Order: sequence, then structure tokens, then C-alpha cells
Amino acid sequence: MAYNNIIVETQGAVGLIRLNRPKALNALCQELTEEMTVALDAFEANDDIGAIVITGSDKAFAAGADIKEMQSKTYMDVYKNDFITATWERVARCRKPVIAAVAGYALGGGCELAMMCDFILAADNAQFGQPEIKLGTIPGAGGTQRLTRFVGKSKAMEMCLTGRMMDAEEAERSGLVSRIVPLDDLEDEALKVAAKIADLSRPVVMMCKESVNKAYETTLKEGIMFERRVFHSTFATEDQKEGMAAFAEKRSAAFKHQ
Ligand SMILES: CC(C)=CC(=O)SCCNC(=O)CCNC(=O)[C@H](O)C(C)(C)COP(=O)(O)OP(=O)(O)OC[C@H]1O[C@@H](n2cnc3c(N)ncnc32)[C@H](O)[C@@H]1OP(=O)(O)O
Repeated sequence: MAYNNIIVETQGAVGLIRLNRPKALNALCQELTEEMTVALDAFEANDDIGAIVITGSDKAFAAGADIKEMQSKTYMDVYKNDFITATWERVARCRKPVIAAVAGYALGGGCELAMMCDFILAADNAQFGQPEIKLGTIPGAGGTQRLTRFVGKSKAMEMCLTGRMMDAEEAERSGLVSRIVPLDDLEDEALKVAAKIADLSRPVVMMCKESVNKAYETTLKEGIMFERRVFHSTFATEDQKEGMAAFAEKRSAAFKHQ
């Protein structure tokens, strides 16, 4: 498949999606989000891929949904086509781990896209924000919900109501990003972390991801019960036997992803 707005590569067991609309600061037009869906489908179907990295350019991860494409849409257009969530949610539905490597602007839909990933590595120049209010609208791909869960009500409310941007330091302090990396090292570091995850047992990694995500969607009691059941089910995998045998035998584990 030829892509017009993204570059898709594989590096060993890692799939890399680079948003590539530099003139529009990677604004997320319909075609780009559809291409991302195709790339994610392909990576999910590929047994050789164990983790995925989504990144942008040094200046912009993504400056949001494409305002020029969106500006003349009517209520009926957006309602009937379930505008934004229909294609975008593909990232959130991905069963394999997805890391967002964010440099520069991650605004509006760009911030929402990063938050749909499993964790965010931020370059020291990263800037996060939900500026939709300045356009006379509100976040529409999970911004009011996910940002609030990441950084708490007060900061999320301030950011959504004013459109203020948050720099990388503040984003790390508030729990939005897992770590800050120097800009020049961002992509290598994201690929290195993704490769480490891809070396681990794929089914167990997926179970772990499901279990952490459950924490967002249920009570503590039910989440702990869910975790217990999933933990028990890892004992049905060959990889749990291999992982524990390797520890006891003082050697590296050779997971078969079974
Ligand atoms: C509504 C929902 C659900 C979600 C959304 O995401 S709405 C969009 C939210 N994002 C924004 O409001 C950010 C818009 N962009 C900016 O404020 C600025 O571009 C900037 C602060 C990120 C960067 O400013 P800078 O002066 O460095 O660069 P510009 O000259 O403004 O931009 C370069 C080039 O990119 C085009 N651009 C930027 N963002 C978008 C966008 N979200 N949609 C479409 N196009 C965008 C910008 O128009 C310019 O292109 P032209 O020179 O051809 O006009």
C-alpha cells in the first residue's frame, strides 16, 4: 500500500508509523487517519511485530485534527459519520503495545492521539494542549476524558477551558508522559523501548496491557479480580514456563510467544 501522509517501516520486531504532513504540522486529515488504520491493521496481523511506535517530526507530533478540512462540516456530516472517533479509535483498540514518541506540538487531536497510545515518551521540546475551545468547539476524540484521567480534574479543566499548552516538564510532573528524552534521542529511545517489549512474550504483554487498561474502566475490586484471573491464565502459556525456568537456570528466556 502506498501512503501519502505517513511513512511506515519495520525495524526488527517493531512497527514504526511516522506522521508525514510537514507543511500542515501533521494535521490529522481524514486520509491520514485512514492510512494509520490500514498500517495498524497490518502490524496487528503480522506475527513478527511485537510493538508499535507512532511519531511525527521534530516540530510537530500532530497539530490536531485538520481544521481546514473540518471547518465547513455540518452537524449532519459529523453526526452521521461519527466524525473523529470512527477511525481514530483504532489506535486505542490496538492489542499490541503502542508507544507515542512526541516531539514539538501535540495539540487537540494530536494530544488525543498520543493519549490513545499506551504511553508517551516526550522530547524536551514537546508541547501538549487541547486548544479546541479557541476554535469554538471542544475536544472530540477523548481529550476531556483521557486528559482528566492522566492529570486530574483541575489541570485538565484549565487546559480544556483556556487552551493553554503544557511543556514537557509539566507533562512529566503531571503524569501525562512517562519520560522526557533529549530531542535527538527520541526516536532511537522509543524504538529501543519498543524492541525490549517486543522481545518479551507477546501474549503475556497483551494480557498485561489489558489488565492495566482495566484500571481505567472498572472499580478497584473488579480490577483486582480481573488481574488475578489474567495472572492465573499466564500459567497456561509456554512462555511463563520458559520465563521462570530461564530465571532458575540463570539464562536468558527464549520466548516462543505461545
Ligand atoms: C476539534 C477536534 C475534535 C480536534 C482538533 O484537533 S481541532 C485542532 C486543534 N489544534 C489547533 O488548534 C492548533 C492549530 N495550529 C496552531 O495553532 C499553529 O499552527 C501552531 C501553534 C501549532 C504552530 O504555529 P506556527 O506559527 O509555527 O505554524 P503555522 O504557520 O500556524 O502552521 C504551519 C502550517 O500548518 C497549518 N496547520 C497547523 N495546524 C493545523 C491544523 N490543526 N489543521 C490544519 N492546518 C494546520 C497551518 O495552517 C499552516 O499552513 P498554511 O501556511 O498553508 O496555512
